[in-house]
Amino acid sequence: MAETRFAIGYALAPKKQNSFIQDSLVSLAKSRGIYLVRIDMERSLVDQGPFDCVLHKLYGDDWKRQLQDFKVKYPNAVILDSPDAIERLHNRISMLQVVSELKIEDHNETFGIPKQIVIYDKETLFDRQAWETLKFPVIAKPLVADGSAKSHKMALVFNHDGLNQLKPPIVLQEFVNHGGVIFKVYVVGEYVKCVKRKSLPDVSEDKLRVSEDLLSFSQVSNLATNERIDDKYYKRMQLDDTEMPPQSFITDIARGLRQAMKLNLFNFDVIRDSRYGNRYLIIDINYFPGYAKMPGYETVLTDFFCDIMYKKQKEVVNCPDEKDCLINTGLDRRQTHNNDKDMRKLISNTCCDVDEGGLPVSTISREEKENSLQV
Ligand SMILES: Nc1ncnc2c1ncn2[C@@H]1O[C@H](COP(=O)(O)OP(=O)(O)OP(=O)(O)O)[C@@H](O)[C@H]1O
Ligand SMILES: O=P(O)(O)O[C@H]1[C@H](OP(=O)(O)O)[C@@H](OP(=O)(O)O)[C@@H](O)[C@@H](O)[C@@H]1OP(=O)(O)O
Ligand SMILES: [Mg+2]
Ligand SMILES: [Mg+2]
Repeated sequence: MAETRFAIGYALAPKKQNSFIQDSLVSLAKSRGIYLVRIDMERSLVDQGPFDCVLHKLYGDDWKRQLQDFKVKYPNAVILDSPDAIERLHNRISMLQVVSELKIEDHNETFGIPKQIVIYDKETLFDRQAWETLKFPVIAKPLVADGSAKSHKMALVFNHDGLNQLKPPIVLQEFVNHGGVIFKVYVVGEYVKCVKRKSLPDVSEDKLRVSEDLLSFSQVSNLATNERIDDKYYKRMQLDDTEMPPQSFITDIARGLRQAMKLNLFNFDVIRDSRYGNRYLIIDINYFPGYAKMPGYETVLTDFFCDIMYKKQKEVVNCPDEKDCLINTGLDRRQTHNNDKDMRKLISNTCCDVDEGGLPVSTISREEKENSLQV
């Protein structure tokens, strides 16, 4: 059992709580001193805890205000992640804008986003000039990506007649043939994991001519909550032979996105443009995705929580004004601190080390972590 304890409060919708807060995660985290505590949404956040960290995926102004109030009361608690940073992902245009800002040196692969336009009203939908740069088929996606079932409802539109059935505001994105496989890249702090998922099949010119006007679908690449990505899944979906994108290329994009968005917990969907073979397109970015489907999610998430918490602890020991950094939140402090030295040793809510993008960095080795505990 770890000697230092940290309390991480989580505020998640019931479906997310069921999939993410599994016994296997809770017990592994606990064995390493991380206590995952449910935040009661019936009560106000400031009246609960104290927490060293708040982990959340909730929407709305009321929740944002609650986090702000919590931050005022506990200025040094870590909020995973900042609501302002998450907000960018609630709109499918701002979501992908960040991709165009990335600068990555790679001589063999290129990346970008599909051609797309935003349509706010019916009038513009039928104004051919507005979107003459796009070629059929296109995917119509709701502009808002707020986690509602509606925000996942898409349509593959094969011709102009199909447009009649669309309800703006929407994003129209060129459908790019990609061999029916999507790459989902999970990011947890500095950890990056790319997996393959089944996607929409390619649309040939012939199919385009004879198909219906429109095909509706929702979360085609999603898995059932209890499914994990493993060799069995790849076999069943015949994804064994699909080559992965180069790991270093994917890691560079993930790091770039993390820095630019100031987010720790997200995934992004990438497709490989069949016309080129070395061109990759980012089509979707999701905050706090279904991590439980990721291989070894318990270890990855526990490592991440520990890194963030121990890094903060180490910082306070080296912080000349550490007294100003102290707030009474962690479990240990309530239970076991005896003197000033112990207090410093156990402190968690302090000024945390951040990188250029303002993100907590988790660069400490196991040895350093151990040293930081031996004050
Ligand atoms: N531009 C595109 N070209 C080809 N296929 C696409 C494109 N955009 C989306 N798709 C397919 O449609 C699926 C759903 O699109 P998208 O990922 O944008 O929706 P979502 O509802 O936000 O998904 P998620 O469940 O990952 O949040 C993708 O997983 C992929 O299979
Ligand atoms: O349903 P899961 O837990 O797997 O997670 C899905 C998650 O739903 P949840 O957050 O409500 O759970 C979705 O979030 P919203 O857009 O709806 O906010 C979105 O991120 C999907 O991409 C996730 O699936 P994944 O891409 O990881 O397979
Ligand atoms: Mg997606
Ligand atoms: Mg999405």
